[in-house]
Amino acid sequence: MEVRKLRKEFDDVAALDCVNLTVPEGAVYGLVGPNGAGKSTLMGHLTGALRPTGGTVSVLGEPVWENPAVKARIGSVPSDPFFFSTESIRGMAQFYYDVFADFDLARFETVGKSFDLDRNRPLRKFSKGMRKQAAFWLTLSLTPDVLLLDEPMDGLDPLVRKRMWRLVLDDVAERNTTVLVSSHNLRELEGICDHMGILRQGTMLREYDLTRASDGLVKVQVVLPEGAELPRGLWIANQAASGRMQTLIVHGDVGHVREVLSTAHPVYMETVPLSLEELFLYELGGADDELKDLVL
Ligand SMILES: Nc1ncnc2c1ncn2[C@@H]1O[C@H](COP(=O)(O)OP(=O)(O)OP(=O)(O)O)[C@@H](O)[C@H]1O
Repeated sequence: MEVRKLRKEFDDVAALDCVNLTVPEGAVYGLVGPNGAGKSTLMGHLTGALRPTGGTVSVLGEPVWENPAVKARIGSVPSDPFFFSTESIRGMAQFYYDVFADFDLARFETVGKSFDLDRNRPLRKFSKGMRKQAAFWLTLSLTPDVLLLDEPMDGLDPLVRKRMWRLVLDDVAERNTTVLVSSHNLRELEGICDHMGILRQGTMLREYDLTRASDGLVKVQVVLPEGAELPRGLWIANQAASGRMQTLIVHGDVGHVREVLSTAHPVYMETVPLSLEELFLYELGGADDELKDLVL
């Protein structure tokens, strides 16, 4: 998925302004941002439901707007899924089968094993979480190449969340599906996403490739000899101590940080992975209240 300089105006108000987004094939990309940041609007463009005011939106190498061939390869679980009011899961599956060439009945049965839902009951009688699960079931049965998930775990209990993530990640592993998932919850995305973008007030603050060592931030735990002090020459973003063990978050690359610390002859030194929360808090300055609200 590739978005360049996307602008969207609603009634002369810009919901998105100059947004760039790059989601490589087979990636699981987390899109985070506060309420009203523009996440759903961006996703609406990627499904082809919204027409850009300016800029370009491409999926699988082609513009999405008015492009049925590309749209047929996109599966979407919106934050509030739509079903025909009288239909059951079985009825919706029949509708999907009739309308979408790639709806796979065998897959519908296989994926269905992960759901504890009555396929004959009208969907309007389902709870919010059950409707969300039904949307997952039907969408995954479309065998999409691109999966768009707008706050997908909202309203799902922890066990079901785990099962849904398993389904999505299995799909990525087996079919190299490309996934874009929006969420308010960084902890939920931790360990799942390999790319990440922060959207705020209609602009993309920054995109991260989490598969690479965190550009420029290192977390290191170190125990120095009795009475020794931290050497000079470290740009420390955060420092915490538990007994003699110090946990440092330091700007710079791993090699340089370890080299400087080694001059103090540490008794113990280990670099540990940064959590997403730490990465965002320290890389984006740490003093930004809105971002703190977003990640904590
Ligand atoms: N159809 C619309 N008409 C007018 N304004 C809209 C419309 N859809 C969205 N907006 C505005 O665009 C901005 C972005 O909204 P959007 O729903 O994309 O945000 P979001 O990041 O998904 O928020 P949330 O996390 O609360 O779901 C908001 O200011 C919203 O009021």
